[in-house]
Amino acid sequence: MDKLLITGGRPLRGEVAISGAKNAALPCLCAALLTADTVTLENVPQLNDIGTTLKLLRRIGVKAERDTTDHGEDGSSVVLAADQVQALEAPYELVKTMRASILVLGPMLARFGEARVSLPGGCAIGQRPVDQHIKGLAAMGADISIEHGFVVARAKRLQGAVIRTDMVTVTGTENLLMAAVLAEGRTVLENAAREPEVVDLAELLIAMGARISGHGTDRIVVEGVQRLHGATHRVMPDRIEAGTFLCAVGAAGGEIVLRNVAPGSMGATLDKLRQAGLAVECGPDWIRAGMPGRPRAVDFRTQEYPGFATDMQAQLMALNAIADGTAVITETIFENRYMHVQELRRMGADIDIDGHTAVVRGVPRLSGAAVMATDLRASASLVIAGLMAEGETLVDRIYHLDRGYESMERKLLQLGADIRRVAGSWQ
Ligand SMILES: CC(=O)N[C@H]1[C@@H](OP(=O)(O)OP(=O)(O)OC[C@H]2O[C@@H](n3ccc(=O)[nH]c3=O)[C@H](O)[C@@H]2O)O[C@H](CO)[C@@H](O)[C@@H]1O
Ligand SMILES: C=C(OP(=O)(O)O)C(=O)O
Repeated sequence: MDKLLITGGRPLRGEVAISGAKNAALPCLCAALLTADTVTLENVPQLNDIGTTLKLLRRIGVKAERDTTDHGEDGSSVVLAADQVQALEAPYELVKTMRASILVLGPMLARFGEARVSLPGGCAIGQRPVDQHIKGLAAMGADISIEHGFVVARAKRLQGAVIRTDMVTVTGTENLLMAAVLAEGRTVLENAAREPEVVDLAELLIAMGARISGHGTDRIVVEGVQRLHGATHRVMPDRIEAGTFLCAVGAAGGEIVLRNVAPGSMGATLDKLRQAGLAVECGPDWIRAGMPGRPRAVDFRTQEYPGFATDMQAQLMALNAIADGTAVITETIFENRYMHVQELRRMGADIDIDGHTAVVRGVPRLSGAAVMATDLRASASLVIAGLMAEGETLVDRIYHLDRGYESMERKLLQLGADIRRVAGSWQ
């Protein structure tokens, strides 16, 4: 099992290109199931989750190929054609590591009238049921049940419906949106997720001929059509990867420029980092950020978009660990998303947890230690902690990191960090 070895204390300097968004690319890949024509996605990041999704789509019968660069390496475009789908099933071995695999359910059911999808895995940050996906599809007329760990669904043709989810759910909104585009009649999704990744998916679906309005608000209206056609779509930049690099420079010091970013999708993160003392300047697709001194502690609570993203909580907590003052952090989206706290404590952080609230009393410095990554963003927070800690930090179980960050250590090296990947046997 690979680990990351980081020697802390080096400020970050230079430029880095941000990859396409994992959480937008995943639903867009699944949307290719909605048509027999070719769908081309550009700016698709090279991540384990994307690889797993491509495997899953191929198992279903979708042709899915990445382009190659002039140097013979994998490129960032993926061409998909779901013209010979054979197996309307998503098996456990491909679904267990990845939450987003549930996103094949809506499209398969809408286009083929049946689907059998193993209940998904993903980051172990809470219970993460899919009851709202199921409730929504049932409201559209699907006959749907859980059998032997699989969601099994059938429908002649889905019927438009008014669906109000009990809570805001990102993949729930995406699944129901993909089901609604081929349903008969009008579907209204109330309490819909407003996340930019939902908007990105809606833009792809519209390019494929779907009739959607209200995406980006909490009420999405879909007029179902008989069929969709092919399209080419560029996946939005990863706002969480960009935010992670901003937390890294905030914690380690220095000045960096991020290219291929969408600052408009990062309002809450930028606000909090500015409060922490990060000097930030934004252009249409770039961000320049520098940290002149020690960060200031910032309180925050995670919320649905446009609030502060839960996927940024661990990284901003790492920055708060060495900030001047005390920060109160409240996690409102997931019930078990403080797994990084005990590892940060091993590095000298002073953090108490009481239910959904974490109190972080900033210490002047952290000290390097061997730590264990427990989920994707927890891993990123430990890397940030390692960059600013005194001495060596060894982050174990970085397969979590590889699920969602493209070449993180290469990008950090480019910014001057002392970081390298080591094979599992390193002591
Ligand atoms: C692949 C992807 O895009 N993952 C993101 C997506 O996850 P995901 O879509 O799984 O997260 P949701 O928005 O669905 O979850 C929000 C809350 O609703 C609950 N819930 C959700 C659905 C449901 O049927 N029943 C239910 O109870 C969840 O347990 C959670 O407490 O949004 C999360 C919240 O921004 C992010 O942290 C994840 O990175
Ligand atoms: C929680 C995340 O991913 P997933 O929903 O795929 O587990 C994440 O991207 O932070």
